[in-house]
Amino acid sequence: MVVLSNPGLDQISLLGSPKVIACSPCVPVIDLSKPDAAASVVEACEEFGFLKVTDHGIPVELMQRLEAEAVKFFSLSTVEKERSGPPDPFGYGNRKIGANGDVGWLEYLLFAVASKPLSYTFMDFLREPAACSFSSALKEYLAAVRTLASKVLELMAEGLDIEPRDVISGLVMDENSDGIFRLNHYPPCPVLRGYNYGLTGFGEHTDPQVISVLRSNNSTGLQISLKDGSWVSVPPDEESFFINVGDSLQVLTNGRFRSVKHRVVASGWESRVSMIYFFGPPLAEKIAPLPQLMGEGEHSLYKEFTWDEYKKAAYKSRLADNRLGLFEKREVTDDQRL
Ligand SMILES: C=C1C[C@]23C[C@@]1(O)CC[C@H]2[C@@]12CC[C@H](O)[C@@](C)(C(=O)O1)[C@H]2[C@@H]3C(=O)O
Ligand SMILES: O=C(O)CCC(=O)C(=O)O
Ligand SMILES: [Fe+2]
Repeated sequence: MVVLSNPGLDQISLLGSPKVIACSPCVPVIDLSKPDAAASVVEACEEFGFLKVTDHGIPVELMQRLEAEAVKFFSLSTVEKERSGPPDPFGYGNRKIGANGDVGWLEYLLFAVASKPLSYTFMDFLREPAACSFSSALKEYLAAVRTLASKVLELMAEGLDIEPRDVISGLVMDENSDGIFRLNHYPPCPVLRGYNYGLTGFGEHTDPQVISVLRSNNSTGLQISLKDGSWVSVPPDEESFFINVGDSLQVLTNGRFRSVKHRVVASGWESRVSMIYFFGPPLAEKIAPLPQLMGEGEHSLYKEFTWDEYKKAAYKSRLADNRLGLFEKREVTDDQRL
């Protein structure tokens, strides 16, 4: 049993790092300029629910510009940062994740993103004239990542051989779509150094949306869970993007794509900065398997629900809960029949 003498860490769980295997070839890497990209994207979504994309056309300077603005914000005093908090659900947050008791070794900014015109939750710190460079980097970044997400979602439709090609992208590019953008900062944790343990940065969970597009600095920490339940570390790559299949896409594909369980484990040494754009559909959108994907006689594995209903249920849950479980149709066995 390891006891760390730091009052701030009391409720944050320690994870034994030796159980995790570093496994770079495990993470599928897809070069978007290659002719077989569509098929490879589908294969990765089925097997991992996770992929890394390269040759995406977004300049690394844009990612670094926003990262530098985030670092500038997170370097402000706690009092200044807390002027933009608490996250209810949008704003600045520290340690507490969501409203149901989850905690992690991080601080973050959460923005709601609207499509038309492209805009995001306005926070106190953005009023300062010095925040002008933050706003312009954020707006440019969001616009670029929207184009990338649209491309990846169209490749999915192509790989699945369904028409129209914008059947999935259209849901999250709609003017009423429900986007969220998150900037996470996992500070170094000196008391951990020397222990063979990691600290929970962001506990295990799946993302509720359709897809999430993540970029981080060159720090380790992100881990994904494979089909067999083992955890693997994702080698960092500050020039690429990582795509997570979310719960809604698992349902849209009737379970063919896998909503990936992932987490962040803080090592103690590095400062991790990640930026994630979560693509959700309009609140009133029905989340159900796409008819184009249903084979003859195939039934939906899920009860019918709207994104609004799913989101409300998700926000009442703890991070590690199996949120989709509530919406799965259970097999009715002979003994349960009347
Ligand atoms: C504990 C929670 C945090 C979260 C809302 C929830 O109740 C369950 C889902 C969590 C999650 C995970 C993906 C995204 O980071 C997020 C913004 C989202 O949409 O769902 C977070 C929520 C949050 O941090 O508020
Ligand atoms: O910070 C990261 O790298 C991942 C965080 C995450 O999974 C999330 O914010 O939903
Ligand atoms: Fe996540």
